[in-house]
Amino acid sequence: MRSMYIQVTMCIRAQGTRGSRNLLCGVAPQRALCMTAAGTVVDGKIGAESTGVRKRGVDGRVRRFDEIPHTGRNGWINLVKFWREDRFRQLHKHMEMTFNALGPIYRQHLGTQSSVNIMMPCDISELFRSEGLHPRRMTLQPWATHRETRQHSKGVFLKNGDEWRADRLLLNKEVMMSSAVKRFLPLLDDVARDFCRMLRVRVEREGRGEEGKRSLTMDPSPDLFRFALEASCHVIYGERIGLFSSSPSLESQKFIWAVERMLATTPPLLYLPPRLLLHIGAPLWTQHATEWGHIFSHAEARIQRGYQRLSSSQGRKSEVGAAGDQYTGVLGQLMEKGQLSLDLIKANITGLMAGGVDTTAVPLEFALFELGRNPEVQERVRQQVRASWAQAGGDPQKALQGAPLLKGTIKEILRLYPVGTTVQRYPIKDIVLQNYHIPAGTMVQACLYPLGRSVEVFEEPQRFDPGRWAEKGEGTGFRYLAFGFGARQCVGRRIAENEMQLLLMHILLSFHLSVSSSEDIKTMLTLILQPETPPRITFRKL
Ligand code: HEM
Repeated sequence: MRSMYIQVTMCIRAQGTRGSRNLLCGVAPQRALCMTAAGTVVDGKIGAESTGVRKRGVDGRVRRFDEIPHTGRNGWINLVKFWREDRFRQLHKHMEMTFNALGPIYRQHLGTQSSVNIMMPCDISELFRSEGLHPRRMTLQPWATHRETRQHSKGVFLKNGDEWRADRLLLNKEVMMSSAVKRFLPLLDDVARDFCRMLRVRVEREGRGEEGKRSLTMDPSPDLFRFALEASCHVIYGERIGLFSSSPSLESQKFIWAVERMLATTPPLLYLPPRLLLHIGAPLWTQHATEWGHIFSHAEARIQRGYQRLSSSQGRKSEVGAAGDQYTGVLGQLMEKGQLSLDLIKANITGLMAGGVDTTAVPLEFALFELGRNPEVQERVRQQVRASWAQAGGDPQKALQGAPLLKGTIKEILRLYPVGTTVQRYPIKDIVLQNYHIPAGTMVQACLYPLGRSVEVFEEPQRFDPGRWAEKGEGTGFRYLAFGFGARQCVGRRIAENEMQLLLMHILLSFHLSVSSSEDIKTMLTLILQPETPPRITFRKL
């Protein structure tokens, strides 16, 4: 038999350098890990080889793919176990535990999905080195029954190589390049200031304490979701949609719910084969496709409006001559330049809208919580922000440049709570990782949650320390992968980073933050990592 089962309980310690092991909080412990027998299990303990301590085989050869430790060869049995024990919601913790047991590389089979999971100190540069790396997006499968969804898949997710790259470079000009950031940053700043204005009014009206110094304890998450949608719409469509008004539109709230449910219904779709899904998972698939339907209609309506605006402004320009060059948002820019087809514009805009709300709202929840439970860190960041703001003379870009601790705060939040917990690649050629041979086409995923919390990668990883990135130089190598890497990295990265920093900047200038309990937040994974219960934050006016 090539493999054997061992009992792993929470008290087992992996030998070798990986001393500390996190116990699973709130998760059913994994009862059995199955590993290849090649010298990996000694007297029921996990040996040095399986912990990945020994990087080369005894004879110095590159080791075979099937020598990589794994968690059970039968993907279907694993899937059933995961399902029964509701482990999907704790997959991030499960990965952390498995790395602690098996070392920095292991294979995982779950239903139809097989992957090689890696984390540092594994050398992962090889995985990201080649431009030709071929990622396949997992949602929005080509077998989708929904027409728009199929269109979207073809337009963005299934394209690869030069064709994909040419489109992406055009999109990058509008969302990633510094000239684009300069154009959209004031729009994000507008929304962040309005958010704080709204919050100040609310604290004054509903809060406790003497006038001018009132404080209010609340769950800020619904407001953060509205903030993220308002900010996305302003940058992408060049439109404010009034979500901070006393009666925000129901249509926008429906969009927020649709994205939330689309994300929540995605994970099962990743592990079941299409045929099975169409039978036993039909309601799930129908719901998933329906949510995409809402997302598409929301985008469609705005894209139509964008076209009307563009044609009327072009009409006006030709009547009056060159009119003012008002920034019309990413959509307006793409339409005006006309280099992407209408289908591609729609697909990309919808992708930006779907990817841009929860991904920023949730890290902001964690950020307010961590700043609240670390008052000294909060004060240090605030001092820097105040000084920078005073120097910047109202220019938001200068203000951010002068406050690197804000950027450090975002990095620190995404280290501890990576909203996307893995970054996947399918190498297009054979590669070697941790001295194991990885055939082309294998799904390899860098697992960010265990990476961010590893004592081998970060000094005192449990400590929230925004200064570690710039001041202590911990930002080198592949330690910061929250937005992915290379040509396929997150296309909304610059929007997200600036949006979150600006909001935190204005909040820190206006409020002192605190939390009633400094206990760790319990987290769960839907498609994104989020708090099990949103934290309550006390905002005290400064
Ligand atoms: C903290 C916020 C965010 C994080 C941590 C994040 C993370 C990621 C990651 C890890 C990827 C995959 C990258 C790779 O494979 O190398 C990704 C892709 C993507 N993200 Fe984000 N994201 C965030 C915010 C946003 C925002 C605000 C938008 C839209 C405005 C967005 C839109 C997208 C899109 C469209 C893709 C697919 C890109 C492609 O495959 O070409 N994301 N994101």
